[in-house]
Amino acid sequence: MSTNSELQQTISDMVDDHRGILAADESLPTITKRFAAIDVEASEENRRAYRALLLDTPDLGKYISGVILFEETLGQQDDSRTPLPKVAWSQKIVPGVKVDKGKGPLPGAPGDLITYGLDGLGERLEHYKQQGARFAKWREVYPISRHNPTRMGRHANAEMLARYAAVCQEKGVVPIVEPEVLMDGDHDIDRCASVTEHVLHSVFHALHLHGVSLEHMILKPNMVLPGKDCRRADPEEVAEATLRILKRTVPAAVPSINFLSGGQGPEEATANLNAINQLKGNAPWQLSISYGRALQQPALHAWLGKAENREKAQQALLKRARLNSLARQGKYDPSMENSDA
Ligand SMILES: O=P(O)(O)OC[C@H]1O[C@](O)(COP(=O)(O)O)[C@@H](O)[C@@H]1O
Repeated sequence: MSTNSELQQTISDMVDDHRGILAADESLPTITKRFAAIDVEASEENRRAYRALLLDTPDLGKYISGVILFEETLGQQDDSRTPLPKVAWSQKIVPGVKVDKGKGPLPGAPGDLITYGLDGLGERLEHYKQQGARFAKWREVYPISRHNPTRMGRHANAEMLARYAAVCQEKGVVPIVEPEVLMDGDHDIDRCASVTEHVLHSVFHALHLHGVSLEHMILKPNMVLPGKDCRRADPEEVAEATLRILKRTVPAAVPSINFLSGGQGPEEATANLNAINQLKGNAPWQLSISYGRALQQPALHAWLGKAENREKAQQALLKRARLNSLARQGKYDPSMENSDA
C-alpha cells in the first residue's frame, strides 16, 4: 500500500459522524497522579490491568473509533494474553501512540514551554507500527500569563508540531496535532480566544511550510474557555467563541477536530461539545472528542484498583462514551445523565 493510501485508510477508519477518540496515554507522572487520587500504586501491573479494562469494555467500539496509548501499553496484553492494540482493533478502535517525551522550559522565553522527542522519531515510529500503532499524538502546551505565550514561543512550538507531523506522514502514520492552550489562570474567555487564534494560525502556517498533508491529520485543540480562576462560561458562549476561532484558523481540508478536555469536568466537557455541534452550521470538519480525564474519571473512581469493580468501571466508561457520541451529534441533554436509557 502506498503511504498516501495507508494514511487515507487510517483517516477513514477513525473519522465518522458519531464516534470519538479515547486518550489513555497518560505519561508515568500523570498516571501516578491519577492513581494516587484513588489510592492505587502506579505499578506496571496496575497500569496494565486498568488499561486492559478500558480496552476490553464491551460495545466501546460503537462510540470510540481510536485510542491513544502510552508507549508501554503497545507491548502489554490483556488477561487472555491478547496484545492490547489487537484488543482495541477487535472492536474497530484504531490504536495509536503518544510519541512526545514530555516538556520543559523554552530557553529565551521565560514562562513558555517546549516539548521534547524529535530525535530518532522516525525509527521509533517504525517500531510502534510493528506493534500495531497507526496514528501518533504530540502535544505542545501554551500557558497563558500577561506575557505568555510569547511570539517566539508560539513560533518554536508550531515548528515542533509541524516537524513531528511531517515525520509521521513520511512513515505512513496519521499525526494528531495537539496545541493545548492551558486553562490555568484568571484570564477571561476573550484572552483565551485571542491566544488560541494566534496559536492555531502559527501552527497551520508551520504545517504548510513543512508540507504536511492537512487531509491526513487530525487537530486536537483546546476549547475556548475562561481560565480556571475566572467566572465559568455557559456552553453557548464556549461554543460561539470556539467556532469563531476555529473558522478563522483551521483550513477546510482538515477532516476532523477532536477536542481535549483539559481541566473540564466530565459533564461540562460533554455539554460544551453538544453546544458546539448544535451551533456548527456549515462548519466543514467533524467536531468530536479526544478526551482523557473527561472520559476516564468516572471509570477510574468506580474501579478503585479492585478486580471486582471491573464491570462497574466499564459501565462508567461506556456511559461517558455514549453521551459524548450523542453530544457529538448535538443530541445530548443534561437530563440524560440521570437515566440509563
Ligand atoms: O501525561 P501527559 O503527557 O502530560 O498528558 C496528559 C493527557 O493530556 C491529553 O493530551 C489530553 O487529555 P485531557 O482530555 O485529559 O486534557 C491526553 O492525551 C494525555 O493523556
